[in-house]
Amino acid sequence: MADTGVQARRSAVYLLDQVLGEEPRLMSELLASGALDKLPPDDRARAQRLAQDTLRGLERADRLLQKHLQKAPPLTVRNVLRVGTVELCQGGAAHGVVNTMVNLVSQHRTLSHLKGLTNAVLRKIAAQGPEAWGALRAPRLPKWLRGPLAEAWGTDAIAAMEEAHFAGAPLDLTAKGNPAALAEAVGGTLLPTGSVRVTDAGQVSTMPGFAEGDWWVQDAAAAIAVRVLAPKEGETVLDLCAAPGGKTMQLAAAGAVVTSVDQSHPRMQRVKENLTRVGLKAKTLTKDARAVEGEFDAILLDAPCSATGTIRRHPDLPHAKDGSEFGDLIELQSELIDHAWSLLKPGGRLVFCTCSLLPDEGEVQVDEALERHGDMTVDRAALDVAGVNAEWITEEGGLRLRPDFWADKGGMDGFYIACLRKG
Ligand SMILES: C[S@@+](CC[C@H](N)C(=O)[O-])C[C@H]1O[C@@H](n2cnc3c(N)ncnc32)[C@H](O)[C@@H]1O
Repeated sequence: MADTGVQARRSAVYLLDQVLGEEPRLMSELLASGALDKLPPDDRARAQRLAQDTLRGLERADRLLQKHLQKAPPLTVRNVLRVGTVELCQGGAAHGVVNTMVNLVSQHRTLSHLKGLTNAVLRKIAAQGPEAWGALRAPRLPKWLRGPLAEAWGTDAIAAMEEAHFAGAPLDLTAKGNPAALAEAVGGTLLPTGSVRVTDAGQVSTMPGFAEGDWWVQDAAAAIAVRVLAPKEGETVLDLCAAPGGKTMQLAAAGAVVTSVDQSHPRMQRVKENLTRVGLKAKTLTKDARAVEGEFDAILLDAPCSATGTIRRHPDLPHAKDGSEFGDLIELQSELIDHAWSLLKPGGRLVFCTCSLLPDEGEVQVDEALERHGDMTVDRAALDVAGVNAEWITEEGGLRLRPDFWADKGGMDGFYIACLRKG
C-alpha cells in the first residue's frame, strides 16, 4: 500500500535540494513554476510544511547530525537526513520516519548505496535527538544578514527575532466586514490592530467564509499600512506594487476608488482573482509603477524589497539569498518614491512601506526622500492607529515593526511604514 508520506517527503527533499543547491532558488519561485503541481493537495501542503520546518530548524538538525557523520554525504542524502531529523525531533514516529527516509535513499538512482548510513544515523537520532533538540539554541541567521541586522538593532534584538523566525507564523486574516464576527466564525483571536489570528489553521480554502469572500490572508503587520493611510469613501487611491492584492482589497473595502498597479502579469492575475472572490472592485493596470500617470488623493507604495521581514513565513530566504541584489532594490525604492510623489495631489499622502528589517529600505529611504523633496513632511499623526504601540514609532516618524514584537501573541512580520504628506 502506498504511504502518502513518501511522496510528500521526497518532494520536501527536492525543495531543499533546490533551495540549498549550488544555484539556490526561492521556494515561492519553485512553487510558482509548478514544482509540486503533480502532488495531491494534502501531499503538497505536507511537503511544503516539511521543507519549511526543516529550513527553520536547519542549524539544529545539522548540529545533531554532525555527531554521527564522519564526512558530509551528498546534498540529497544530507537533506533526507535533515528532514528525518526534524520530523523525529518534532515528535514523528521513529519507525515510520526512519523507514520512509531509508526507502527514499534506496530508491534513488545514484545514492542507494547510502541507505545503510541513512538507517544507522536516523536510528541514532531517533534514540537521542528529541531530547537534545530542545536544548539547542534557536537557529541563527546567516552572517550576511545577521551582521547588518545586529548593527541596526543590537544582538539581543536579533536573538529575539531568531526565536520568532524559529517559531514560525500563525495565519492572519483581514475581514472584509466585521473583524469580531470573523474571529468568532473562524475560531480565531481578534488582534489589537483589527486583524484576526488563527493558530493551527488547516487548508485555507476550506475555512468558513473563504468561498463567500468574507476575508483574505494578510499578515497583521502588512495590514497596518492601509490603516495608516486611512482611506476615505470616494477618495482616489493608487496602490503601487499591489500584487497579490491584500492592500488593494483593504482599500476597496473602505470604499476608495482604487487603481491597483503591478508589473507582473501572473501576479496581477492573482489580484483580479482575489478581487473577484471577495466581490470588491479596483481598476487594475499591469505596468511598471514608474510609468503610471495621473493624479491621486492618496498613494500606497508597498515597494519591492529584500523581504527580510517575512522570514517567519519564508525560512528559505536567508538560505537562498546572499544580499547581493539588495543594492538595486534600494535604488528602485527611491525611484518609486520619487515617481509616486509626482502623482500625488497637493495635500495628499503617500504611505511608503516595505516588508524589510533593513533600515536602508525603511528609515533611511524616508530620511533621504525628505532631503530630495522640499514639499514632503512626515505625518506622525497618521500613526495614531488602534493597537499600534507608541514604542514602535521611530525618530523620523515612521513605524518599525519587527518579528519579535507581540511575542506573546505569535509575532508579526517585519515591516516599515511611514506616511508622507505633500505640501
Ligand atoms: C511586496 S510585493 C507587494 C505586496 C502587495 N502590496 C500586497 O499587499 O499584496 C511587491 C510587488 O512589487 C511588484 N513590482 C516590483 N517592481 C515593480 C515595478 N517597477 N513596478 C510595479 N510593480 C513592481 C512585484 O511584482 C510584487 O508583486
